[in-house]
Amino acid sequence: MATHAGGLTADHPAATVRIRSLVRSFGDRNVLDGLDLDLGAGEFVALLGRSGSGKSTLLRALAGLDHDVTGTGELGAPDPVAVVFQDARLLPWKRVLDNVVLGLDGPDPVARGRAALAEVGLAGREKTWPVELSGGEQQRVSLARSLVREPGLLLADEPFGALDALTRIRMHVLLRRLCARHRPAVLLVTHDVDEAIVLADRVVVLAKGRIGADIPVDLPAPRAHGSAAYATLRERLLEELGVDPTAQEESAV
Ligand SMILES: Nc1ncnc2c1ncn2[C@@H]1O[C@H](COP(=O)(O)OP(=O)(O)OP(=O)(O)O)[C@@H](O)[C@H]1O
Repeated sequence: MATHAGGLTADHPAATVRIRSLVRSFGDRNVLDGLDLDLGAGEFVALLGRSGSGKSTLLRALAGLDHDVTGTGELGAPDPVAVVFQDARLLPWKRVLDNVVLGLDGPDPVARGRAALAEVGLAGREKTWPVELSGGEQQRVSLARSLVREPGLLLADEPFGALDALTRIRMHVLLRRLCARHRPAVLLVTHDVDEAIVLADRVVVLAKGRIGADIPVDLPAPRAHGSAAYATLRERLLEELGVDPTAQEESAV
């Protein structure tokens, strides 16, 4: 099993996601090869790994979207699971509010949809068409569409990868606030070591089809880039990713 330097243990009663011996193969190649991972209820976990290491494959398995892949293993996830991708994937022929409430069960979906849009800072934009929104605004709609369903697990596959640096910082603040309020477990795939440190309670690194490192982020908020503890953790994560932190300035891998 994956080792946890702190916090959750493999059979922690509060684990809401429980993955054991997960194998996912394309042809005769095992992309995931006996992977174990737990997420606690409300826990925010960032998933790092080199390109092609299988991060999206793991997310798709958790989302139940891996129909083109063979596999074995135990995969327990709460219901419902929500997914946010790098592109917002809004239906262009539906207005913003209609995108948020599409297929939404339960009482008063329109009121809940409006409240969700207000939460992401888009009150008053309910009747707007997706094409009239910026990339950051479209991602806000995508977050509203996910969180209005009160998911037990939010899967995010590089959700801010296509946004400019300032918008990304604003989205980090928003996502932290939304997660503190709704408390889903979160598995966030990112290439950005700083994004992982700023957002996550725990960072896991995928290597050779398994969780190769599992590191709690014990830094006080707000997580300042300048602190010694931040720099040490950043260096450790870059090492886990096989990047020499002294050789280059970029944190994206
Ligand atoms: N549908 C598919 N058919 C065949 N091989 C696939 C398929 N999807 C993914 N793979 C392979 O599985 C491996 C893992 O892919 P995956 O997209 O999960 O990696 P990743 O870590 O998310 O990569 P990146 O960071 O570049 O997005 C890659 O080698 C990829 O080529």
